[in-house]
Amino acid sequence: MWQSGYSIFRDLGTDSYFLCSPPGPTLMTCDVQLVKQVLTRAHDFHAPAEVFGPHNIYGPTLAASEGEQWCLYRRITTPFSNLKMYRKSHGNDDARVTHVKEQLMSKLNLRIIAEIFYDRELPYDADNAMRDVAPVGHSLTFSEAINAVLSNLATVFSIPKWVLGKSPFESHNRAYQGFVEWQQYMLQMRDAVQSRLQSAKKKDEPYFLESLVISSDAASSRDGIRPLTEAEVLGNMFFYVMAGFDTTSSTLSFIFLLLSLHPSAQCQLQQELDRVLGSKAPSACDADKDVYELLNGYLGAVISETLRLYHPVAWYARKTVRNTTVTTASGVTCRIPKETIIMIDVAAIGRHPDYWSPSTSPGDDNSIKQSPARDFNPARWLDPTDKPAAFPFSAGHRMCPGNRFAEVGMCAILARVFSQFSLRLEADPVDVLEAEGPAGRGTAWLEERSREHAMRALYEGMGFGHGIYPKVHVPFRVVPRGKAGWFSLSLVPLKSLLGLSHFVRTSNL
Ligand code: HEM
Repeated sequence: MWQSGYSIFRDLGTDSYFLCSPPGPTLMTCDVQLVKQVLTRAHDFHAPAEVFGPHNIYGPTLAASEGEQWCLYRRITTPFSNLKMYRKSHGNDDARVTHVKEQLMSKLNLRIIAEIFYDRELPYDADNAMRDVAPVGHSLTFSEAINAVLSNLATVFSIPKWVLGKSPFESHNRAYQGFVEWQQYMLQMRDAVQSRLQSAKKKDEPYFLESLVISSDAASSRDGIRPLTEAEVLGNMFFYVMAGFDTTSSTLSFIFLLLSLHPSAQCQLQQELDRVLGSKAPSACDADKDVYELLNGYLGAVISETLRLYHPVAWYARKTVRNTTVTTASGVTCRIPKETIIMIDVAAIGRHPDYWSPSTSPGDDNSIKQSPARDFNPARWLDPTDKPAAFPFSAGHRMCPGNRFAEVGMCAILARVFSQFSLRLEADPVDVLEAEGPAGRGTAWLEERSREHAMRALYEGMGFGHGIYPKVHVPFRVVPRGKAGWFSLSLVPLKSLLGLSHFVRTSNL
């Protein structure tokens, strides 16, 4: 769906169409008026449990539930505003190019989620931040275990565990090992919180995992609310990591790549950071005022524009619980039969020509013209006359409960990185030889080659798991601000970026 964007709708000449298939009718839509009704009419449209069922590998989850069960999970899990303040300083004298999604953003995000949701500080080796060592009793690290589960979710869901464990296939063993190890990590975190809660005084405002653990204890659960089972605690622990970790790390990876590709947008972001933060140290930033101002200014626009073009989820779904009608953007009333799955095509909404003006930047071949990276223009979000249509975090009662958490976390990381560093695309060594060799094609040619490579990778090089992520390697350099000359840069320590999770100071979301 992401790859085709709006093109199927354009070819069919409609913003909604039905697919009739053996499992039942499916309505595909990018009509924002219709989508608004679907998301906000909770009595007519439910979340389809069958679509989200594969998430229930450890037990029932918020996403795959409806009605009373969903209300219970949502009430217990969403007041996770009790975020802790934490910061540290790290050295910075290493140099390397690394894979932005797999090695950098996912580790960075996992650190944030582990610390804020589970009160678990992941080991950090200042001398070798990219290397993880599994703790005693584990053969996989925290990060390897969750990644092994997430990248094999369909396998873990569809094949019985006893078959997986004995299977001759390496991929099955890996999936099984990830499943078992991640369960052990979750049980250890739960047990640690359980014993701490038993010895400590009752807290007024429990954080996420404490809230789940308290709700599973029959003695401390409140009147009329049944205690959660162990499977429900583990199911929801797993789902929150899954929902928060992959989405935010993919979005940040895309932001880094898009800003490397668009130096003028990067420059505008840095000017905005200078204006709002001035010479303040990160630890002196005001979590209310500064974060609010940044999210409502150019930095927020960078996040929104990235989610418009590279939304990590690409689609979400609802199901009609009864025969119902909706009105389309063109004013036509349509009947939707009971039990219809409605696929909300976020990728097509983000590239709908009626809502967004296309880029005027040139593209010299077809695949580059297709790349949404060409249309990256955060400034469109600052135009008060333009009211863009977008539901990056959904809307209505099932709206993403992690939206503020994700925005504030991304804001902290972007502010910390871009107030001190700039990102530059890294040229392919073969192109460097050609630029500097007898043909002497020069720096401008080299610059354009790197842009083309990145632009193509940001269309053709997409990976698809639970959502989209940049799969093809697009190398960039991180250089101290003010010292950057294009392609004549010193490499800066990506390990120092790993310490950025410590900038999150969001006690008052
Ligand atoms: C860029 C980051 C994120 C994006 C784009 C995003 C987007 C979404 C979307 C589109 C949905 C589907 C809502 C629906 O079906 O209507 C969703 C659901 C959900 N998200 Fe997020 N999300 C992000 C980050 C997070 C984070 C950081 C967390 C928690 C730590 C989180 C937790 C959840 C949960 C628990 C649900 C299920 C809600 C329910 O079914 O009631 N998300 N998210």
